Amino acid sequence: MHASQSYPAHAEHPLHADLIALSSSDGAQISVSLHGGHICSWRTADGIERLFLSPLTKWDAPSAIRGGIPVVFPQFAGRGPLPKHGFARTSQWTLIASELRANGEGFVHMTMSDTAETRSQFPFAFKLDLQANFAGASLSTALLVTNTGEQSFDFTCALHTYLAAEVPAAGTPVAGSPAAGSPAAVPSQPAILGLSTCRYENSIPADPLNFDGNGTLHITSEVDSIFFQAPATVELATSNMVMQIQQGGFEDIVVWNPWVAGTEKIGDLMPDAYQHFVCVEAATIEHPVTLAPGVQWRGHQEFLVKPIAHVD
Ligand SMILES: O=P(O)(O)OC[C@H]1O[C@@H](O)[C@H](O)[C@@H](O)[C@@H]1O
Repeated sequence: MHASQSYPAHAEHPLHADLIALSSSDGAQISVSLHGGHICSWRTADGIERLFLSPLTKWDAPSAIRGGIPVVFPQFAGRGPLPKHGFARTSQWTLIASELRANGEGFVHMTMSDTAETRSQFPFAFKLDLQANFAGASLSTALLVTNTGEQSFDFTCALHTYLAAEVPAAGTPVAGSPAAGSPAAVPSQPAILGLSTCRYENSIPADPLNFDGNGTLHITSEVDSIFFQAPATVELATSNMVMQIQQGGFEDIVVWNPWVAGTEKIGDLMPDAYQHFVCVEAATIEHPVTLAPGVQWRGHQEFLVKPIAHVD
């Protein structure tokens, strides 16, 4: 559908004018949207964009922003009666703070509460808070869910993070494959370390996950998998960086790349978009959280980019 369009270099495609941009004292930056309480862009202090954001994003409600860090609440995917991934990502949020802290970090805090519209789908009183701290090569995000009503409720949720990662096109000989030439001449696929011992559910049963003998998951075809009771730390390795990803509060991790056929089915992605991101989502799916009145739940996901020369 969009075959005549080429994918703009990420640094070149303009962010929407309504985004709120803020910087840390060392020059790291994020941009957020109150549509969805959404982190749309994160640049480390070296100026490199670390999140994928589709240039075909529709910025208006009722669409969700395609890329960045969508907030999934109170339902993950189609696992319940609500619209896919719930309503938080398409709701209007309010800015509580957007500031440079005394320690030099940038800090942003957005919130949303139940409305007549959310209560028509999910008849509970709640408050969500999305907070982010960033500086240098790191970003910390936290989702807080507070039960502000008088009845308990259950929810599933995720921070559906689209990490910018160059993925060789389908059919390209990649490092380590028999068709590859000299190692220097061929690209390497993104790989995720740390998930090999997890029980998982693979939504693409015809296409088994590509774990190598060392337990590293290579992104070489469509991946849409939930890893249950995931470890607190995993790593995403690409040809030019290693990103350490930590989480707490969230029990599960989802890895998603729609590859060629999946991308074609998504109207706000260009045909080659699968070559530009891997989603590593901090999620709670298998065991919904039951939140009693007055109680708050907190889940968090943190990212630290390590220069390739400093990989442990
Ligand atoms: O297109 P959406 O609604 O943003 O969902 C994108 C993807 O989100 C992932 O979390 C799911 O595991 C995938 O199955 C889904 O396709």
